[in-house]
Amino acid sequence: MPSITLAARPEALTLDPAQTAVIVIDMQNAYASAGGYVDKAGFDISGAKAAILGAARTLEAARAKGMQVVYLQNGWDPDYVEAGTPLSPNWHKSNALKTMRREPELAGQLLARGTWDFEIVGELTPQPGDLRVYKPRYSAFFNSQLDSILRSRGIRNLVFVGIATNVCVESTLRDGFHLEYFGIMLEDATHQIGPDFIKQASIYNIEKFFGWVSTVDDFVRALEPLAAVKEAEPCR
Ligand SMILES: C/C(=C/NC(N)=O)C(=O)O
Repeated sequence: MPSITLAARPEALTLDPAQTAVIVIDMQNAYASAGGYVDKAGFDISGAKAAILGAARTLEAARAKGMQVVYLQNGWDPDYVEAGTPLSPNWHKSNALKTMRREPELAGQLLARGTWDFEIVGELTPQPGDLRVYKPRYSAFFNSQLDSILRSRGIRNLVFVGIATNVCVESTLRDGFHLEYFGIMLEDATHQIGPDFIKQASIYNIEKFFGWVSTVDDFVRALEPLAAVKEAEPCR
């Protein structure tokens, strides 16, 4: 498959589509739907809709050209064993766990596998050939199979969409950098948790130190010259 050139900041990148995956970070009801964990915890999710639309365009273009799509889902088992105990910083910092402690009637409903909160939003339902990986912490590279799944497919370049720009997207892109992956964030297919300045801070960090920043339009445009692939081959 011929290489593609993706307009990006601080400079354009030449990528082999076969060595590139779209990484969809935590596009779950918890993060992107009214009534989900982030909404219940009191954060503004009004920018999530635009991120969903941007991600949908990205995924459509990627799948049409046979590019691997990997969905990450953040959360824990229904008994919250994986969430940790008071000996884990996660127990203290997770706003989902804090919200459930503050509002005990929500116990068991936030970010637990098997709940509506944990599910991927309807607009981005995974398709045959996509991969799904569970993650119990902000970085998708910790306590997950992500690294081996990517390595065993020869994937070197990670195109990020999802929520939140400043937490799980940035954490995963940073860890990917340290594992020798090239990380590109499509800024308009992500949404932050917190004020807009924190998204701008992530963009600055990624552009200057950890990777590259591009847009959905530029990604779609970069893939256009490639011939369509009939059907993505299912990997498992
Ligand atoms: C704060 C937070 C961020 N998650 C994410 N997907 O960026 C959380 O999970 O509590």
